Formats: sequence, C-alpha cells, structure tokens
Amino acid sequence: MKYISTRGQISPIGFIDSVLMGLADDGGLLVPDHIPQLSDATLKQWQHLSYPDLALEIFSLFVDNEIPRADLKKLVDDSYATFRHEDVTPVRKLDDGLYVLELFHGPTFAFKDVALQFLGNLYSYISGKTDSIIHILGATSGDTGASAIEGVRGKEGIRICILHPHQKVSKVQELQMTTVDDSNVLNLAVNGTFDDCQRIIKELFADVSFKHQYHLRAINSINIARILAQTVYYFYAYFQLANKGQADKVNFSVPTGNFGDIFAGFLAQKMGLPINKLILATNENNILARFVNEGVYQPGAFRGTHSPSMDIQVASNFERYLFYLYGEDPATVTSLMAQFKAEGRIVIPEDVLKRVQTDFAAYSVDNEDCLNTISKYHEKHDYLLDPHTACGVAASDRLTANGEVTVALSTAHPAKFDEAIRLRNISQTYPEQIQSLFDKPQFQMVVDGSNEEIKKKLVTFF
Ligand SMILES: N[C@@H](CCOP(=O)(O)O)C(=O)O
Repeated sequence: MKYISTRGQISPIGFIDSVLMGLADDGGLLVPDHIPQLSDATLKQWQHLSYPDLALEIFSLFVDNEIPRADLKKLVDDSYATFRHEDVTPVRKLDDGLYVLELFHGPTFAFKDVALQFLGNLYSYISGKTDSIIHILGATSGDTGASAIEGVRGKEGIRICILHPHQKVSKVQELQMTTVDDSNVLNLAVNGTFDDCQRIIKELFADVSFKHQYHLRAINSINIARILAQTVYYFYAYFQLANKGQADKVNFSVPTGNFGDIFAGFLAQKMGLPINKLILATNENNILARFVNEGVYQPGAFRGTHSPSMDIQVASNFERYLFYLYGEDPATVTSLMAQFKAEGRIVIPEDVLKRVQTDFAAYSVDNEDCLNTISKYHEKHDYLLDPHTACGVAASDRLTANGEVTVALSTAHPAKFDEAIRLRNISQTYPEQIQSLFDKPQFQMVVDGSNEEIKKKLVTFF
C-alpha cells in the first residue's frame, strides 16, 4: 500500500512516511493509492472478532509489512487496553430502529481517543525504531487536543503543542488540556476561532522548510492514520448489530465538523461495508449540510453553539472527499481548492450534486433542536446525550425512514458539556477523572495568533 496526495504532486510513499508527513508536502491530503475491497467471506470472518483483533486486521491492510504483525498487534492491544468498556466501542439500543455507538469510553471521554491512543503509541514506536524526531503541532475545537495530549504526555522523544480557541471550548475540555503538567506539552489559547487555529497549523505545515527543520508532525485528521483508525468502529458497530440479527444494511448518523469521522465511514463503505445511508449532522455551523443539500461549499458566519467541537467552518477532510467525488483526479481537486482560496467558495454542477446526495444525506440542527433532543431522550429513555451526539440523533430522527436501522455515533460523554445539559435543568454526576480536574492548576499561554508569534513559541518549545 502506498499513499498519494489529493493534489498529485508528491511521489507515492509508504505508511510510516505518510504518518510522519501528515499534510502532504504539496498542500494536499494523503490518501491510500487504492482502497482494499473486502469480500463477503472476509466480512463474515471478521464478524466475531474483538475490537483490537478487528483493528489489527484493518490496519494490516493499510500498513502492509512496514510494521511486523507482532509489533502492530502490541500497538493495537496497548491502545485499546486503556478503554473502560470491554467492547471498546459498544452499541446500545435507544429506540426502535435507533442505536447509539458509544465512542467515549477512552481516557478523555471522546471518540478522538479511538484514533489518538493508537497514534500516540505509533509515534512512540516510530520514534524508537527510526530515530525520527516527533514534534506534534495540532489544532482543536476541544476534543482532539485533550485526546492527543493524553496519547503522548510524558512520552520520551515526543513534544506536543496544541492550539485551541481561547474561551470557545467547554470548561471540561479546557481543563483536560491545560491541567496537564508534563514538560513535553504546550497549550496555546488563540484569540480567535477553531478555524483560525486550523488555518495557522495548515499554513505552518505548508511552509515545508519550517516543517522539515522543526520536524512538525500532525495529530489532526489531516493525518491519514486518524482516518484509518476511525474506520474500525463502523465495521465493529455493524458486526455488533449483525450478530444480534438486527441489520442487513444500516445507516450511520455522524455529528460532523471537520469531516474526518464521516469520511472514515465513507471509506468503510467503499471497502465494502454494507452501509445504507451516511447521515451528516451539523450544528448551526452548517457549511457541510448546505453543500450536500445545495451544492455550494462556502463558509458562513461563525456561530458559538452548544456543541463547540463542531463549531467549524472550513472542514479539512472535505478535500479528501472531493478527490473521490471527482474520480480520484488530482488536477480537478487542485483547481477546486485554488478556486476556494481565491473566491471563498466552490459550486458544483447539478449532476455532481446528485452523486453527493447518493453518498450522503445531511441535516443542520439548530441550538434549540439540539437541546430538545437531549430533553426528549432523557425523559423518554433516561439516556443522557451530549450535545454533539444529540445533533446526530436529531438528524437521524429527521432522515431515517420507517423500517430503517440507524446507528448514531455518540462522540462524547455528556459530562464534557455540562454547560448545555444544565440549560435543560438536568443534573449529572461527573466521572471521577473529570471531577478531579477542577482542583488542578492550569498551564496555558494566551496568544493573538499571528503565524510569526506561533512560530516563535514553537521554536522555543521544540
Ligand atoms: N472537532 C475537532 C476539531 C479537529 O478535528 P480533527 O478531525 O482534525 O481532529 C476537535 O474536537 O478538536
């Protein structure tokens, strides 16, 4: 398996090089040079595997023999041993035809742990085997940062700097990042939005001489390893339902901000997982829902919502989808991305929009609908949804037809977003790991966020 860029200007590289490269050096995103096709027989063989064993099979397809199988198995086993649930990502029935896939049983109570526990261990492994220097630079709207830090804190040979939008993440998200006192961790709180943070890191990665000189590595879902790790739970969820005789073809409803999670579902479908509909759920920052429904990709005004992790305008993985939408043609992707940079929007023709609408259904959930959904499921089923998951469930309620089965991805534990939950007078008990954060000192620097200022901080830190 080799990896190529969506913009076609780099030579194909192997798995480890693609993990280290993060953002492709031509400014594009890395994708596998072919998508493995799974037969029904393979799917049947995998149906009863444990989560780590299934992850091992799926990773093996993408890693080839660059990492010996025994080493890969240890990486995977270590990564999922930190989860609090024996199924790692269990599926629970919520209502007739509606299931939630609980992805929040990892160390930071968000779905990001599924990929970032693995990526943290992988970086450690690569650094040990290849003497590569690992200086991680990441941007977060709240969950990725905490999870990435947790994945590498205290690890020898690794440093991590995370940019988050100052006071635009939930209190628990902020505490999870900023109470970490390991000396290999730096938190920069940027006066701006997540889009500013993401733009800064993408520009620094695109400055290839700076990137190489300071060995910058990515933990965001621009890193292909993140996407590959996230495909696993689509398979695992499907198998859990299939084992109970619950599903032939299922829908997945995915709370979406940066397009990484739902893109992992798209990849799983392309590999042969029988997914019926991929439902893309946004909050009021609805650029992606507007794209799917109207064919125009154009950022709107930033909206602070109850689901801050999805307060994103420019979705970094969108470029990967464009690559497949346009028949894996890097020239078209390059010209569309240039158009986006110059004109601030991409408009696709009617026939292409029809293809988009066979890949996805989309719904944008406003703040009121999000809170109503939390109240509804709490009252009716005594189940507390976090506001991001509530967007996924609200979209599923809208777009699932009678007789269909939908799995809504539950991306975070509600305790991370108590500000929203309290608005409906619902009280919850925090897990001990979250409660204890409130007594710890915080370490973060507030910055205005010019590229030059961030560069200086990085040079000093790295
Ligand atoms: N929602 C994310 C934003 C970053 O997305 P990623 O897919 O690049 O990790 C967050 O919580 O930080």
